[in-house]
Amino acid sequence: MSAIPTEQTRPPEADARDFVEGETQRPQLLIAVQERILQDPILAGHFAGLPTPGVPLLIGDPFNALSSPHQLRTSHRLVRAVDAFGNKYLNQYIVIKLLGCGRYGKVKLCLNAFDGKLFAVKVVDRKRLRDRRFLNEDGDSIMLQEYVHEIATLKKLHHPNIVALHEVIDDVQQRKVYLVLEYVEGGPVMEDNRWIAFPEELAQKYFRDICCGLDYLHYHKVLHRDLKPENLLQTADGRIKISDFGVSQVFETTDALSSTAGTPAFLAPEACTKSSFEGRPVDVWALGVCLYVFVFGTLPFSGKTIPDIYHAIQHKQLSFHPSIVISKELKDLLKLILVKDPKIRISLPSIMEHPWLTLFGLQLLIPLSKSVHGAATMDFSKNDLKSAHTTSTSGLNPLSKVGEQEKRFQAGEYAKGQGKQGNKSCFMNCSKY
Ligand SMILES: Nc1ncnc2c1ncn2[C@@H]1O[C@H](COP(=O)(O)OP(=O)(O)OP(=O)(O)O)[C@@H](O)[C@H]1O
Repeated sequence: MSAIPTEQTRPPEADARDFVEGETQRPQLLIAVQERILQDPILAGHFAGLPTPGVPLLIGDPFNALSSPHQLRTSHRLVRAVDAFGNKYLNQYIVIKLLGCGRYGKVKLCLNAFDGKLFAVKVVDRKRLRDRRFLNEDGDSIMLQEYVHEIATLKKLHHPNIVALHEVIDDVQQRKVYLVLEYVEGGPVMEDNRWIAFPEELAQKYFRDICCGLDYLHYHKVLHRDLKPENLLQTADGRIKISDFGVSQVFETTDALSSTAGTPAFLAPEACTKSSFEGRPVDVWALGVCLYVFVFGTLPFSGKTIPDIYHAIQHKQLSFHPSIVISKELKDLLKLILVKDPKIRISLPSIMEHPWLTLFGLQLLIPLSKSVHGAATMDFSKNDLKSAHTTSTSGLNPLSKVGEQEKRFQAGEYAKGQGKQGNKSCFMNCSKY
């Protein structure tokens, strides 16, 4: 352990830098973190089941069987702590740095002290959910049955082109929800307002990934509802993962929607009006807008105000930038996707069979609905629903304020809400503007 700088010589900020910069150093630093937890009697008290101080910890080993990462995901304990060195903990997650801010809150890079893996933790203010179905009339935060079902669904989604939701921590007292997400190193494939057109070949590679991810979502009856380049994250090896299910909607028997969500410029024509519409074609339209932005670096339909944007989406004819030359197959695909009438708009399975995507049949993409093997359908046990999220009934308290006494957290329970029940549920279903 001599290679690890001591706590006295290493300021807390240096920890954060080491974690993100030195992939190879991470195992060593993780040992340091684990040692630090062990050495700190207050902190250690919050991590029940820690091995005896002094026992060396192996990288990747959970602290013990009781606190294996799997079981932690389903635990009902919540501890927020700050150690003597200023490192902030949220349960076993050590906050490293801010990754970015979205409409619903901040996204922080965190290190899971148990397995050394990095996660992106999205902190959502539950006030944002007011007016929705997840708060009762007194404004109390409660987890409705349908919301819990939705979280359970999202947690079961595992696909190489989908950002996995690892854990949901519900902090009732502080009115915050923490979404522990898979960390995608490359960040958004295109940054907000900094769109630079990709070469067609690269756009094609990205688009294939996005189609596979969206096909998987739709197959599992999940609508994204906010597809845009900022929600398409890039892995270190150049793959694309769809993120931000902030407005996703799980649909049971029909995918009809009656509320608009997402970002105006990516809204389908039918979603610009208030009437009800089908969800899958709306995602397909947004997919087409993303593809257009990938190859032209601009929106197909834009305007100075939101009504202008809506007007352009509904009435303006699709046109292609004269300065950027694209293949006629790509033009054909864009024309098939960006069709105003959702009834005649191309479907996602047909997009996946379009010659531009398959390179004229050389690289087939098989939609899950047509695959011989299909994909496992989702079944939910009672336990899946019960353990959908980690709840605190006592709130998160900085350890420094907790004192010597070990704070006890009761097993969380989600309250069955009295609110509107139905076979559809929205997960933070809010319009952007
Ligand atoms: N899983 C992740 N891995 C890495 N970085 C992420 C991840 N999720 C989000 N980020 C970063 O955090 C920023 C904010 O993300 P967030 O999802 O809150 O907002 P957004 O998608 O940019 O906008 P909005 O939610 O308002 O539509 C992103 O731009 C991205 O840089």
